[in-house]
Formats: sequence, structure tokens, C-alpha cells
Amino acid sequence: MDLKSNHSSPVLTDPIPINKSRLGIHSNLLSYPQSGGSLSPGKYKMTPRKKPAKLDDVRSNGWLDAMKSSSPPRKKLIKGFNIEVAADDIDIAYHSWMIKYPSALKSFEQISKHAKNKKIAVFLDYDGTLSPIVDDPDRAFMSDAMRSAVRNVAKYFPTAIISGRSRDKVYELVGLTELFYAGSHGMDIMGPVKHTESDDGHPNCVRSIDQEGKEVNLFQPAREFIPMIDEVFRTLVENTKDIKGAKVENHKFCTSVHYRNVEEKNWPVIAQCVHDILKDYPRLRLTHGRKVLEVRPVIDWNKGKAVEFLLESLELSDRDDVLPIYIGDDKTDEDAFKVLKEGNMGYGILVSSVPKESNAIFSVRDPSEVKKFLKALVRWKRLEEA
Ligand SMILES: O=P(O)(O)OC[C@H]1O[C@H](O[C@H]2O[C@H](CO)[C@@H](O)[C@H](O)[C@H]2O)[C@H](O)[C@@H](O)[C@@H]1O
Repeated sequence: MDLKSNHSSPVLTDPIPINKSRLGIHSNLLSYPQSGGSLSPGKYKMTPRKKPAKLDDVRSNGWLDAMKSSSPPRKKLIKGFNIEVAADDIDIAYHSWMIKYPSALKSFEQISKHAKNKKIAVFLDYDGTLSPIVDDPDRAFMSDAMRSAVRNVAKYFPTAIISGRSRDKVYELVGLTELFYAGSHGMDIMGPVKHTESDDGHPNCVRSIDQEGKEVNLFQPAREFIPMIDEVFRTLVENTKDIKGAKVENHKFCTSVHYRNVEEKNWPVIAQCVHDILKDYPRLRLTHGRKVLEVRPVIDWNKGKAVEFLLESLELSDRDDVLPIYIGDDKTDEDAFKVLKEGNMGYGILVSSVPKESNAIFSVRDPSEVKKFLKALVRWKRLEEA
């Protein structure tokens, strides 16, 4: 594909083959606007058609509100009486919320009853699920105990990590070869080669070799966006360099701008910076994560589609004897919860210590409860097999 062509849309001149299978990976996958600006030579940027943005933009379009509510506050030391009362209120709210989203630990018997004679597939988010949320994304390590719990789960059930991070990065953090990995919110999946796969295979898949030399399928539906994302990443690094605490990550198929360590008074500045850049890239869009703004291609693909894709690759889709379980903490995990809920095919488990609306069925409070749940699954399976 000629990415530097003079056509009005180089990314569209030679689109990757589009699969029309029941996964829904059809031409709508690339549902970004196809017109609306001209390309600067050699770049992926559209020339702006509007006046430069005013600071008002990010206030009026809801970005700032979303930024403020994007991550629950960490626990604070409670000293004064008034704060204790507030904490009690929070507890009451949490307990009534749990009526709607019961604890997966307390409901384990119900879950295991339903799982009897079924094949469980486990899908795990990384940040906030397997590792606690910390200030520095480069230091979001999972504990050895968690790693061992995940390793044991993978001995009994097909297990995949589906993360917003790049696939390489999440593999580096998890370090287990026995899992499947999907990075960039599912836009980069390394999955199994299907036994029944015909010779021509999946048009969006290429055969590859994993860390252990095993043949795998690499599915990258947003492959042609790599140079565009890289360009935006570099612009974001440059344009945010004077905002203290800002951090930009390149996940290959998407890029993240963290504001967790940016003073709140500067949030409008960082939001405006991302907003202004996005105006030049109509084929990219913004999503909100936990104190992070994420820029990703406008394609019809998300963690939910990644779950469907992996189930199909594992030859576990459309089967009554399969029970997928997805555990995650973030907005992006909602797409996966929704797929399971709407397909009435498994359990979404939300990791949250504060009440929030979700498509999950159950909840756990934090990664330590995730670990307990994973261990309970393994214990139950061992007993089943005994
Ligand atoms: O899908 P995930 O595996 O949950 O990844 C989502 C984002 O996770 C990381 O950011 C989050 O965790 C950081 C470390 O705890 C925290 O500092 C940050 O505020 C959170 O947003 C990762 O750095 C992002 O790039 C991922 O998109």
C-alpha cells in the first residue's frame, strides 16, 4: 500500500482485505469518514477546515466532566468525624450497589453450578484487574502471587489477556507463555491457529510465530493505521512536553495521554491539546480510560469483538457448553461485558470499589479479590476432576 500517495485518503486507497464472516468484520469495520479534508504530503493529517479551537471546546463537549469522573479516588486517611460519616455513606452506597452486581466470590457456588459440564474460557484485563492502579504506568507490575494464580487458571482453562496496552508491553508485564494476548484494546490479537481452518484462512489474519516458536494467528484489523498513530504519538509528545506530569504512550494501534499526574488546573490544557490534534485526524477518535485519554482508529472493533474473535479461534463460539468469564475494571471492558450479556453466554465481572453502572453481572472489589476468584476457579476445577 502506498501510504504517501497523493490520493485524498492514502489510508483508504488500498484497504486491507475485509472479512465478511459472522464475526461482523466487514467493510463497516473501517467506518471512518472518507472525506472532509486534504492530506499534507507524506503525512496522515488532514488540513484543518475550521478555525483553531477555543478552550471552550473541551468544556462544552463533556470531555472535562468525563476526565473528572474517569477513575475512582484512592482511599484517603480518614481523620475527622465529618469524613467518617461520608465514608459510611460511601459504604452504604456500595452495599446497595452490590445488590445489583453481587460479589463474584460470594456467588461462587452459583457460578460453579452453572459451569458444571461446561468449558470455561477466561478473559482478563490487565491494569486495575491483575495489577493495582499506580501513578506510573511503567510500574504497574502484577504480583508473583497473581502471576501464579493466572498461570494455574491457564492450566485448566483457555485464558487470554485483553489490554489497552500494546501486546508486547502486556506480554512483558505478564510474562506467561501459556496465555493468548490481545493488545491495543483488541486491535492486535495473537491467537491460536484453528484446527479446522481452511487453507486461505482469515483475510485479516497472518500466520506468525510466538515467543516459543509455535505457529499462531496474528489478527490486526487496524494495521494500516500504524504510521498515523505513530505520527499522532510524536505530535502528542511534542505538544504536551511542557505540561508537567503528562505522559504519552504509543501502543502501536492506539496512543494514550495520561493526566493522572497532571495538576487538575491543567486538565483543560491537556484535553485541548488532544482535542486540537484530533481535529486534524478525522479517522481517529477519543475514548476515556482511567485518568487517560486514548486516541484510536475509528474502526468497528473493541474488546467485545476481540472476545468473540478469540472464542471463534478457540472453536468455542456458538456452543451451549461454553462459559466465557471476562474480568475487567475499565470503560473499555464494558464492550466485552455487553457481548457476554447480550449473547447470554457468560459472566462479566467488574472490578470496582465504587458503585458504577455496568454491563457486568458480578463484581469484585479489587485485584486481590480477582486473585481469590481465580484461585477459587482452579480449586473448583481440581475437585471436579478428582
Ligand atoms: O485495558 P487495560 O489493560 O486496563 O489498560 C488500560 C490502560 O492501562 C494503563 O493505564 C492505567 O493504569 C496505569 C497504571 O496503573 C495508571 O497510571 C493509569 O492512570 C491508568 O489509566 C496504561 O498505561 C494505558 O495505556 C492503558 O490504556
